[in-house]
Amino acid sequence: MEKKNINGYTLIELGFRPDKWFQEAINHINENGLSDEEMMIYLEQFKSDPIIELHEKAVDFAINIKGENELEESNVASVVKTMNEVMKTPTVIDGAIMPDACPSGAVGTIPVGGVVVTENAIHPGMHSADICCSLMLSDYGKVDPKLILDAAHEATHFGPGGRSRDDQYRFPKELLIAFEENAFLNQKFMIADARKHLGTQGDGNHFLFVGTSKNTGNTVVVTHHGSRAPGAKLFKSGMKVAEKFRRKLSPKTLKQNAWIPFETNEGQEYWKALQIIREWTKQNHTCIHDDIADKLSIDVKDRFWNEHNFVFKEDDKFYHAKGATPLHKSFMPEDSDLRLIPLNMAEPILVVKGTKSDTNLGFAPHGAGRNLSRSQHRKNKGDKTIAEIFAEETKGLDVRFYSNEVDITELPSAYKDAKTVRKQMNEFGLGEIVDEILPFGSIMAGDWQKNAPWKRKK
Ligand SMILES: Nc1nc2c(ncn2[C@@H]2O[C@H](COP(=O)(O)O)[C@@H](O)[C@H]2O)c(=O)[nH]1
Ligand SMILES: [Mn+2]
Repeated sequence: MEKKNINGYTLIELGFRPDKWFQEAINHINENGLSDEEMMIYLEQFKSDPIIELHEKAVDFAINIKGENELEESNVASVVKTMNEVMKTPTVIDGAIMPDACPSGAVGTIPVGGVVVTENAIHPGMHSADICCSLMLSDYGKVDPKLILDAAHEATHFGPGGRSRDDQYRFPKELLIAFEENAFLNQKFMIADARKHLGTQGDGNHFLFVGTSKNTGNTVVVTHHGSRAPGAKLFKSGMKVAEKFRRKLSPKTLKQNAWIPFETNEGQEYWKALQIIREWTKQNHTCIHDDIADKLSIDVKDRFWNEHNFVFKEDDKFYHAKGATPLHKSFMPEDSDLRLIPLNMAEPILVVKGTKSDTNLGFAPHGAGRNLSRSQHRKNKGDKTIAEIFAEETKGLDVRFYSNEVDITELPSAYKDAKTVRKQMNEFGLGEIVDEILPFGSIMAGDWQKNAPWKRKK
């Protein structure tokens, strides 16, 4: 039999992309002396979808933010720059930025306060690593807020890691079954984390806030946290799968904007995993709120919640929100139409309602956003002691740090001016404020690093 002698270049000239199968195919064709016609029939099986190119021009997006001083103007310019790269991603059809937007990661990464709409594609990098970071409010009626804060302090758990075995909340059977039935979540370590992390709030700017409703005078608790280790692990697996598709389908797409096509098995399973993690996160808030009521033998009069890091589906469109509050009813069809927007520990938490427009795309801001990076904020405090800064910024409030170490990067001055955010919400049509939760006090993780066991002198 005549020995053919093709090589990798032959396959590339025929329009194939270099891949793992190349060597095996070259050997098969050469050793069997395939004719040109036979070779083309054999190569049929390796034909792949054509490469999907980036949009030549960034898709337009709505800018619902205005810089009101030099620092804010430079922040807006950086946010617009990064969005312009994100909007070149081939699946993207629309987008928006909110008044609390700030860059997060390399240029071309969706900013915090960003909304990106895609067609038939889920982009794990666009809902952020803290999948389903969310807020829940429970109304306990006319109860002394100090009693609620004390009970909450006993009930909650902040800091890295999870709860010890004797301190865990019950992991609902339905959730366990859902984890076990999902290809992304059915992992021993994932289920172990889902048990241990239930009823935990983590660290950073996650908080438990006690306040009073301006409308009713009732005492309420608002918690802010996400999906903890189970969500972080799902994000990691999602990014890995998306990267496999990116290499095959669209190598010019930035790594952070890789996507999982919704119609594939992986896409269907990832979508289901996101919904299960959402349920887990809701339970993560609920068990703390219920425990507070149990500790005081009181009832919960009202409860609602919303996530601000998630993907919402409408027909074949996927609305990715990284730090944006979903206003649109169909994004959360089974929940109340009230949404929560925190600003900082000394400002009221806003209770908001709203509808979709061409410019808000169904979203509102998710907070005030940071003014400066954490390290810059620390430097700006000059010679003042931590105790002085803390006293100044939390006057009249009962603010506690679970680790007993104040984290000054979480005090009100770390965040943008709340008035500006409220003004821009009004100016850009980003929801209507229907109530405000006036602050009484709050609990946050605090500075865990400061007295971490590995730093303590023996
Ligand atoms: N009421 C409080 N709001 C706070 C506090 N710390 C931060 N924040 C606000 O939350 C948003 C959301 O932050 P993210 O982690 O989800 O991006 C942030 O922009 C602040 O405006 C607090 O202690 N109490
Ligand atoms: Mn959050």
